[in-house]
Amino acid sequence: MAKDRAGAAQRIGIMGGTFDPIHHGHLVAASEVADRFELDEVVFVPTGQSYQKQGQSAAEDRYLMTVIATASNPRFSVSRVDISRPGPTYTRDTLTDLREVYGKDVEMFFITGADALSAILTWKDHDDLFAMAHFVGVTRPGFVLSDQHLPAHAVSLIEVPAMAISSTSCRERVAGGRPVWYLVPDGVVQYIEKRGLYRADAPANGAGYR
Ligand SMILES: Nc1ncnc2c1ncn2[C@@H]1O[C@H](COP(=O)(O)OP(=O)(O)OP(=O)(O)O)[C@@H](O)[C@H]1O
Ligand SMILES: O=C(O)c1ccc[n+]([C@@H]2O[C@H](COP(=O)([O-])O)[C@@H](O)[C@H]2O)c1
Repeated sequence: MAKDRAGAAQRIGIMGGTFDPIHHGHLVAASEVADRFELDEVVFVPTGQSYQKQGQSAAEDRYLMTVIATASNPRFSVSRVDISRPGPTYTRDTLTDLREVYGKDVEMFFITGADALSAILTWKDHDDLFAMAHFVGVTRPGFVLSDQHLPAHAVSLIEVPAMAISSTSCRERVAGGRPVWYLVPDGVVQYIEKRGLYRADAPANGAGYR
């Protein structure tokens, strides 16, 4: 299909996540959605505080790993909107802040894995979200991708290459002294090692950034 969108509104993908650490499942999902929806840019947005998760590494470590992982792709960028905002991270605020940054004319596509999509009715002000952006749900091994609980036409569902990788399994591997090579980008492997993240014997996960 020809991808000549000259004169059309800019299309921005938003890939929100805790990214603790960012892995190839996130990157493949973003790349696939960018291709399918002809996105001009995908903005990765590390959370400030993922209030539905137990503990997480310092935001600055998660932000820097996201920058390292996306640096080689000219269409990928990273936003600090969520880590700059105090308190728990709500997608309602993420979309409001990015609308401010990118302007009223851009089309925004919020990318979620099947697990996140299935939990969306637990998100703050979820009724408002579907008017703020188009949601794109992507397949993820081990989870059922469905929009049956969501308003009609609110979400597009797409299949992406299966990447059976989670941040949890990456953290567990590092803690157990096993490799994460090829599960996360090389620079992220090196960053994890340099900062001593996820190690079972680490006194404070990523000390130096709080
Ligand atoms: N392997 C994957 N395939 C497709 N989507 C994914 C994959 N991993 C994560 N995602 C999606 O990326 C977004 C951010 O995910 P997150 O940073 O929480 O990673 P995670 O691997 O689910 O982390 P954790 O294991 O710590 O819960 C969510 O929408 C999630 O559904
Ligand atoms: O808005 C909410 O209440 C909400 C609750 C849970 C998760 N989210 C968003 O969903 C995205 C993925 O989150 P997570 O926890 O799976 O890393 C990220 O952008 C979060 O800010 C949003």
